[in-house]
Amino acid sequence: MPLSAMAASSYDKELNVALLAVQRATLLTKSVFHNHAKGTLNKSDASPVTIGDFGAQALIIAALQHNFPDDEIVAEEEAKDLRENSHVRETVWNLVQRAKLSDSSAEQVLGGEVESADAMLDIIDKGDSKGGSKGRIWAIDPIDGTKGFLRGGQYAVCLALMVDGDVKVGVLGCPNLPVSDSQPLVEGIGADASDEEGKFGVLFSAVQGQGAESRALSKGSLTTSHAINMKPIKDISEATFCESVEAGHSSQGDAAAIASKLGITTPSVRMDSQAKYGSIARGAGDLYLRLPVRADYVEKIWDHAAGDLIVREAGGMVTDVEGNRLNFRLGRTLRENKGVIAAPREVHGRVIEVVKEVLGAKV
Ligand SMILES: Nc1ncnc2c1ncn2[C@@H]1O[C@H](COP(=O)(O)O)[C@@H](O)[C@H]1OP(=O)(O)O
Ligand SMILES: [Mg+2]
Ligand SMILES: [Mg+2]
Ligand SMILES: [Mg+2]
Repeated sequence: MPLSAMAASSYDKELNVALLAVQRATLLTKSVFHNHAKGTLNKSDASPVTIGDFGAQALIIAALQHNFPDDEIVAEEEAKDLRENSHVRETVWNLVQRAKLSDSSAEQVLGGEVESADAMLDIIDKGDSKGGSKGRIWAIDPIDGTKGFLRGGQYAVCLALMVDGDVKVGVLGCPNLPVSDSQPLVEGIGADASDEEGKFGVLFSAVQGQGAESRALSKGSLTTSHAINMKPIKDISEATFCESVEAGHSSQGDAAAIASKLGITTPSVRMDSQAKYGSIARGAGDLYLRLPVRADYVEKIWDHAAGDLIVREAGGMVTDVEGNRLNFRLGRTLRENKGVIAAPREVHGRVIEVVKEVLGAKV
């Protein structure tokens, strides 16, 4: 490959912008958690959305538009509720104006300020791409695990770049996870993520073919990163697995039956959001089981794109419950996939066998 083509395919700029954009958005979500009524509204599917979700989405899209104006964006939220509710709109607008990285060169990378509250609404609505299998498309979940965010549990600010339907860059900001990869899995705020000395959780990232990394989140420029890898498993019965806190998002009964058939005796660690993908990618846990509760639920691309790449680049395999790779080419949803099974490559096949036995026995 000619040198110029290699440079063009390394995604250095995309990764740098994505990391800084996610870091700035996590700062906004932290300030909402500490200083505000959350401004929680209920969406049409009865799931919650807060001023933090809207503000984080506005900040991330503003940064992407400044740097990559021709790229499409698939984002979870829309501005309709803000257009109809001036009080919530003004609160989000204040947050967006105040959210700044302390390092001016980092801020400069992310681009100019959002001009007005109206411009902010239009920016939020730029996340309405239909997605698909052609071209450059970013997927944003401004707060994944909103219920965890509201409870003071885990949540993640999620951003991924897909090119022709393939995930090339993935970033997860997890403000409540421990900074250190070797801390045990936690459901609540990590002991070393308490915001003292400016430490507040971790940024995971991956670029296709270049491995996965983690680094401490900061309020200014990026901290130094290091490579992460899934933990090698000698005996699957010694694995730890994580699953959703919300029983409505993943069948905890099926997970317990699968774990028992695999000989796993350690209870599951329940945590919200794509923090589960980051946690197994750094070797703090081994398996992530997401087992369908309702036949009619269709997973969204923004809930999985970044985590899928980060786990695969750390040595894992991510599929649905049938063992098929997640298909990000079909639009805003993963309509061909049911559930998610993420595991180290060497044991993934065995886990899928047992998943099929347990789920097959139910029908
Ligand atoms: N019935 C469901 N099954 C699986 N996932 C769901 C379901 N309802 C909502 N979700 C999504 O699960 C994600 C959080 O999952 P976790 O349990 O891993 O924290 C959220 O993005 C949420 O979507 P939404 O943003 O629409 O609420
Ligand atoms: Mg989500
Ligand atoms: Mg969300
Ligand atoms: Mg949501």
